[in-house]
Amino acid sequence: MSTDALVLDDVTLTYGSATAVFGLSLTVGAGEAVGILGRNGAGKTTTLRGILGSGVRRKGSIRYFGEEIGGMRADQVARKGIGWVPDDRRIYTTLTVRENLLLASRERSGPAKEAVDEAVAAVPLVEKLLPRKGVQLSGGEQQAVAIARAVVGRPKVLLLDEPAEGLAPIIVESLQQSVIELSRSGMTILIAEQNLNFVLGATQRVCVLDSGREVLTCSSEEFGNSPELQNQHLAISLENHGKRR
Ligand SMILES: Nc1ncnc2c1ncn2[C@@H]1O[C@H](COP(=O)(O)OP(=O)(O)OP(=O)(O)O)[C@@H](O)[C@H]1O
Repeated sequence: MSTDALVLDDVTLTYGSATAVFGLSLTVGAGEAVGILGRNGAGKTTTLRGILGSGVRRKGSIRYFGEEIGGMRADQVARKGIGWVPDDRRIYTTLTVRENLLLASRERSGPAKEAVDEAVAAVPLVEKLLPRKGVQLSGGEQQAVAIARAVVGRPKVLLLDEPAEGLAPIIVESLQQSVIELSRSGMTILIAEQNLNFVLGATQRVCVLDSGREVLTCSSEEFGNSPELQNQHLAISLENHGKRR
């Protein structure tokens, strides 16, 4: 079995006649956490959709632990062990958080309670929310539940779409810590995100997209230490360097 969790080779992604990602090649090692960065419309979400096989047409090769998944449907890809946390979270609002998690546990073998306990341990923010209905959750709470729900399925690879978007710093920190712990436990993680601090703290490498093209892939440390690279690729002003949140 390949030790690379994901290998994207010359992947082009299109919506109808519009191309959103052009010839992307990216390798994510097993257990590695990689951030996909870029300005609005750069193609971050589309890249995750392409891996998942959801809502976008694909060309090129996508291999998951050596197996070609580029032609598979999203449900087949999910069953292979790729979990997805969409940016709109998709919590069932009329169910409690516990019911949301139990529903997800049907996708996995083994006792449901164990699956839920494991997810709560991985995302501690969820613990006090278990009896609450989805409709009663704030945006940050929904995001925590969405991550926990993906963890219930015990994915080998977790795709996170803008997990920090619009959330209070204290929630962002807690979710970042959860992602760091999941990564330490051996899960492979790919994060599409605008929040640079979130990505830099949770990943080993970053891939920067610009207008659907990869313009830079380097270590998160190198990108974090270079105001020039950040300014060049994300238009983060040199003056504000170090003041980001
Ligand atoms: N369903 C769709 N149909 C047609 N075009 C789309 C669709 N979704 C996205 N696009 C286009 O594809 C391009 C990439 O969009 P994408 O959502 O991947 O960017 P992004 O980097 O995730 O941006 P953001 O940070 O704003 O979420 C954009 O030009 C966008 O307008």
